[in-house]
Amino acid sequence: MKIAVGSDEKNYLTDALVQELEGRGHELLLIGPLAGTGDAWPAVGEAVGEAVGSGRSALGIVCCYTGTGVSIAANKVTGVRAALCGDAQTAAGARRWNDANVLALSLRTTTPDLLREILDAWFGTDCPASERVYVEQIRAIEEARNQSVRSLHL
Ligand SMILES: O=C[C@H](O)[C@H](O)[C@H](O)COP(=O)(O)O
Repeated sequence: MKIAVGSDEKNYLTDALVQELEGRGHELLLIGPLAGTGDAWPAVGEAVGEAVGSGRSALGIVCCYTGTGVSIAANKVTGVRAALCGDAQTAAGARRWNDANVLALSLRTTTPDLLREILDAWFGTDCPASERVYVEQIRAIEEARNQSVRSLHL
């Protein structure tokens, strides 16, 4: 699977993340300091969101110290449902109930073991048809709000 991965900092956890994802056979699009650029969390979150929202990547993973900034930035992009996950159960829930397409991680609290548990849950869980109605409601809210912004600019 093609996955966009960005962080505002490259450290042991992002190294473990890249290694883990490559080991699982994913093709990575690295963004920000992981690709050698000095972007801060707003630009990193937006760029990963853009890769997912445009369909260039099937999923995204964003990291920053808290995980909050990159998730907020990614969620500004149409079509993105970014979820900050600090444990496996939350990651499974974000996939199952929210069809989350961007996983946000905290570099402060995520240990390498926890990272593997979160990734197992994230990749091992899909959104069943029965839950898609809610994702559709999110899509409708997003579309209506984009529409009203567009009409303001006409
Ligand atoms: O939400 C923001 C993130 O947690 C950042 O990683 C945090 O603000 C640290 O940013 P800086 O590297 O600018 O100190």
